Amino acid sequence: MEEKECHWVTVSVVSQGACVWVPDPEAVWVSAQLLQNYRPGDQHILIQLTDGRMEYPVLPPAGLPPLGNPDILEGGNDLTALTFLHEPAVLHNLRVRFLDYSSIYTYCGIVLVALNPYEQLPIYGEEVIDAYSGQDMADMEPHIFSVAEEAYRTMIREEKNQSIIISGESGSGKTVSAKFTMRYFAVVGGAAQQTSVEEKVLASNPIMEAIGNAKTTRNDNSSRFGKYIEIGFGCKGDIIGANMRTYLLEKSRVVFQAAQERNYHIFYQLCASRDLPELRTLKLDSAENFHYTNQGQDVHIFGTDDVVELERTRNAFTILGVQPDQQMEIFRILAAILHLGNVNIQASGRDISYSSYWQANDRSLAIFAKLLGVEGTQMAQWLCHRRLTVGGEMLVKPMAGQQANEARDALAKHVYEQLFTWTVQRLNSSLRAHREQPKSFIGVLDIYGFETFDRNSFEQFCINYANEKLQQQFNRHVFQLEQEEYLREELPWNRIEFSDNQPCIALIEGQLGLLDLLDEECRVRNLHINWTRKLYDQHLNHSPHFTHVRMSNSAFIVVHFADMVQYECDGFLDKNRDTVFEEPINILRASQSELVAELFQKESAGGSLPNSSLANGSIRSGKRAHREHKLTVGFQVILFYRSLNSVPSSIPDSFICTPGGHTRNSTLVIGCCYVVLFLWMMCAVPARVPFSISSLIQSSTALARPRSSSGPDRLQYWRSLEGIGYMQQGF
Ligand SMILES: Nc1ncnc2c1ncn2[C@@H]1O[C@H](COP(=O)(O)OP(=O)(O)OP(=O)(O)O)[C@@H](O)[C@H]1O
Repeated sequence: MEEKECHWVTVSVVSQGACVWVPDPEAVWVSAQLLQNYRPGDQHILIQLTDGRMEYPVLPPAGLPPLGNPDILEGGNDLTALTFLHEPAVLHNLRVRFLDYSSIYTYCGIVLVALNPYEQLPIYGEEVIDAYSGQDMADMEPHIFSVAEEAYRTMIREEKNQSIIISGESGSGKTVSAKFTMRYFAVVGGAAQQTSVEEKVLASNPIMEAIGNAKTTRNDNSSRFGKYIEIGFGCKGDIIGANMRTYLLEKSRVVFQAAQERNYHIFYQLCASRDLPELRTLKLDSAENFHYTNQGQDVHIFGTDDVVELERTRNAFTILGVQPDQQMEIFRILAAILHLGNVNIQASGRDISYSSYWQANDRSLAIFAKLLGVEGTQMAQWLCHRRLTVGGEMLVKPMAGQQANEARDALAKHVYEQLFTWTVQRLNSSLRAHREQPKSFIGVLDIYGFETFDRNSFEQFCINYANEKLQQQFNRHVFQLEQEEYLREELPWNRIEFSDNQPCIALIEGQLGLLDLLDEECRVRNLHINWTRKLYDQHLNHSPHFTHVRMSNSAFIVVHFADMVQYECDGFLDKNRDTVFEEPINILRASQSELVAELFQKESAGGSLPNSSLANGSIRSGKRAHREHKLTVGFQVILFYRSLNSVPSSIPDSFICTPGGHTRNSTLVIGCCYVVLFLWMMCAVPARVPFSISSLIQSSTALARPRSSSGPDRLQYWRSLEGIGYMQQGF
């Protein structure tokens, strides 16, 4: 090569024999050699693939294919050290590290890339924690412990709070990484023997997984909620407490699971342990015999013993101070939900769309009522009827069969959600620092990963919207704020443009955006077909992130930062309205069970509100309308993500929570899938991986920060920039 700094813009000549990467439908990228010199303006290139095939007699429209890196750089532990940084270079380097060096971790500047090995590796023992403790990140091989150590040391040294953001698609290993960081803090921030605080912090994991994780087709232990845990440290750097925030539990799973998927683990743990003497009063059966646990048609997880898992969950509850009698109260409510799902509500009368009934001797209903300490017939009455206010008068109206079944499911979801919220609060009260106020904290964000299934609904929409917001935070901090600071510091600087996903976010949350139109339809006619039509009228050919589905008028596609996802409109409106009728809730509020009554008392005092049966208003027209509108799930989601932008005073310097703050103290972890699977997925879904790789590559630019206009930092920085120039324009 005649010019050393070679990317497709400045390349003058590339010599015969140089290595390039060419796209391949099977292997995604294969390496090849130039068989002749290349000069700018050449219309033809001739290359030979490593398997001997000849290709590319004509220059591809995007220019010369990406250049290969010198062999000497292969397998390096920091991607920013590569001469050419582009998608094939990143994938190749990760692959070499994984296969030749058995290393799942690689740095990309301050970002740690983790590949999921899908097997237990002997790299997380206490001796490894000891080896990383007190060491500088630059002196150690990339590791999740090194990221945790960096956060810990910076917190102590600079007396500033830290955050670790873990992102990646579903199944990539975020929760496992989060648990390793927590274990690291428990060891370095604890006494020689684990004290009760560290033990409690770790014990919160099995409980949250039992009630918030489930088997999906992507991951046997998929988190169906987002979690942000702040671990509080005292003056001596020891853990003195913790606090957890959870986001948007996927509660539809309580009443419905797709094929091969499961409900929340805790239900299967209880069913599998039903013969334990203390659990007999729950009158449980095999999970196959409950409607709410058997819709996926596969109640087992290979390699998981649900009896053993319940034991772990109960031990964890005990460590967190939830005594066996209170645990039993929790289990009673969970069992009651399963029995509620088996209550047989049938359509009745000449016109089946008119009313519904239940059998007087319905065993499931009797057990449900008994377990929750309520009166069975009263509950049954309000499962099949609803109260209406017409002209100031109260009327009781029978519900049609389908409506009554939906109301039953809504009640089940709501009870579960209340119990989940209560459990988080209960754990938080146990994790709270009692000795002293934390001096500083490290936050660990483990949010559900971007996902796309064969059929995607409102849940995937909300999850992917959350990931769009997270991606935006990443862009904002790594590119925008970082570059603004360079300008402030008057460093010589050519601005890097980055893919801003704000247009996609505006499509979702903006005025007349997808959620706004969804709320409007919920208020006006409540027909999903209307909503779809409005979406198409408003956004097709106007937003590049919205596109139509061929041969369907009840689905749409959103072009997300990570992938194009097709959403089926059916079900969006109901899930967004999230209607729960008030009468069954009033009965639960008067329950003889202390815990059941408590769950619903809080709600009446303004806690987590379901959408009331009367809710039907408009966001822009008055107080009443506003009150009702905010109850839709979509609106709550928007409010919630907006709230993330407004907590800088409570959580300074935390990446996710203080977009207005500065990120130098933030540490980023990006989880990716095991490399072979990664490559396979690229073939299957070409749009998905390249972007996440591109965002990773882009991020490396701002990470090698130009502290001065000369010196190694600067050289490395320019090198990575050139890689970006290549990548952005070449693909
Ligand atoms: N470092 C690791 N070592 C061994 N196995 C791992 C590692 N990371 C992940 N795994 C395996 O991958 C599975 C999925 O990981 P995990 O549940 O952390 O994914 P996730 O990114 O949190 O997914 P989701 O977004 O669906 O919650 C784990 O159950 C475990 O089997």
